[in-house]
Formats: sequence, C-alpha cells, structure tokens
Amino acid sequence: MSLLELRNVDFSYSANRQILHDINLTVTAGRSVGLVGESGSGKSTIIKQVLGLARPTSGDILFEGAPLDLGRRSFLRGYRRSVQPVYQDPYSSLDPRQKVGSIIAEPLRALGIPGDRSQKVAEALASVGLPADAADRYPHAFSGGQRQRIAIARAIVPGPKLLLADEAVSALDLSTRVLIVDLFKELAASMTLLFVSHDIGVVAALCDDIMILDRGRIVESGPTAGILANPQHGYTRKLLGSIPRMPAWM
Ligand SMILES: Nc1ncnc2c1ncn2[C@@H]1O[C@H](COP(=O)(O)OP(=O)(O)OP(=O)(O)O)[C@@H](O)[C@H]1O
Repeated sequence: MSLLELRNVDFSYSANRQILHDINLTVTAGRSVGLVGESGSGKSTIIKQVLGLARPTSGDILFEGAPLDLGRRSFLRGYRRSVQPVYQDPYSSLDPRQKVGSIIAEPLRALGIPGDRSQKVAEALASVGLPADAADRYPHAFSGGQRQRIAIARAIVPGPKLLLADEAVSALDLSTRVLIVDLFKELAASMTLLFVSHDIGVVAALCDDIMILDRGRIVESGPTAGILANPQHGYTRKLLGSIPRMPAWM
C-alpha cells in the first residue's frame, strides 16, 4: 500500500522560476525510501510539501490514499502525529533550556496524546539506545550523535507511521554517522522511512528504494539493488561515481 504519494507535483516559490517539475513519488508502507540529490535539487522543498509547510502549485499529495486536507484541524492533528521529521542539526533542533525528557515529550503535549508520558519517553529513549536517566539531563550534556538520538526519540515518541529524515546524519562525523545510520536501519524495521540526503552512499546502505532528484525532477527511481547494479541515468552514475570507498556500509 502506498503510504505517501506525490502526483504530478509542480512547485514555484516565485512566478519566474519553477523549482519542482512533475514530481511523482511513492513511499510504500513498510519500506525505507531514499531521496537523493545534490544541493539545490529541491529535496527540502519536497519535504516542505510533505509537511504541509508549502502547497504544490499543481498536483496532489496523498497520505494513505487520501489527499492532504490541511485546512481541517482534526486531519492536521492526525497527520502531524503520523509524519514526524528529524532534521540535520542536532544542536539547533533541541531547546537548551529544557531537560531531555521534556524535549522528547513535546509532541505528546502538542498533539494531546493521552497516556503515561514518562513511560513513553523512557520507551523512546530505550529505542534510540539512550539510558532512561538521560531524561533528567540537559542537551548540553550530550555529544552530537547522542543529541541526534534525542531528536529521533522525539520524532518516534508519538508513534508515527512515517519518519521523515532530512539530511539527518549529514552533520555528524563519520564514525557517529555509521552508528546513527544503523539506528535508522533498526527503526526502519518497524516503521516507514523517507530518508532525504545528498549522500547516495548513505542512502544505498540504508534504503530499500531510491529516488534520484536532479534539478527538481525525479530522473530515476526503484529498488536500491537494481539502481546500484544498473543505473540508467547519467546523473545517477555521476552520483554513484562520487561515493568515497566505504566498504563497511556497502
Ligand atoms: N524560500 C525560498 N524562496 C525562494 N527560493 C527558494 C527558497 N527555498 C529554496 N529555494 C530555491 O529552491 C531550490 C531548491 O532548494 P532546496 O533547498 O529545496 O534544495 P535542496 O536539495 O534541499 O538543497 P540543500 O541540500 O542545499 O538544502 C534552490 O534553487 C533554492 O535556491
């Protein structure tokens, strides 16, 4: 079943320049899907569309088969719960004045999710490999990789159907990146993942399916193994050619 679908989506920030061109994209429930493109190709713009922060100039976005109804409050609340983002920078994305437990509980408060919040926070911390007592400390006590784990815990605490990772390992050093990619891999076993990155090497290591975005157009998409073995588009070959040797992931 398709969890998320973009159909013929065009988008422009201003009248004289089109950014997204006829984007057709499907994220199948239970799959981990990578969206890869160089800087400026339109990845963040697609994420904004999916999060409802910008609307397509034309075309449709469907979630679980139904068009997004972002004007309806009850739909919006359910949708926010279902689609949770993780961003690139684990320093700016965590409020330094709040304890980690409160940061992770934020979506539970904002979305009015009932139940024992401390229990849910403890479960989320365990899922990302952090101890329960992390909840009582402040973000400054944690490394970049641990902060990204906290950001991931905050994203998974409401039980989303789709985890949306936007360059979520790009700011981390190489050894930490490997560990956080492993964590995403573990999480992807129980939820659907849309992993957006400029780094086709990371996406190839993590994702079942890949979509290649070149200057606002999807030029190639399909199962990762097929794309790696037999890339059809010159731009895909160029991206693959730029992968540094990282045999541990491939
Ligand atoms: N708010 C905006 N107003 C006008 N143009 C914008 C805006 N945001 C992005 N753009 C333009 O849209 C194009 C796509 O940008 P976008 O940020 O989506 O690319 P990206 O693939 O996410 O790149 P990066 O990885 O560098 O963030 C770029 O040419 C960018 O300059």
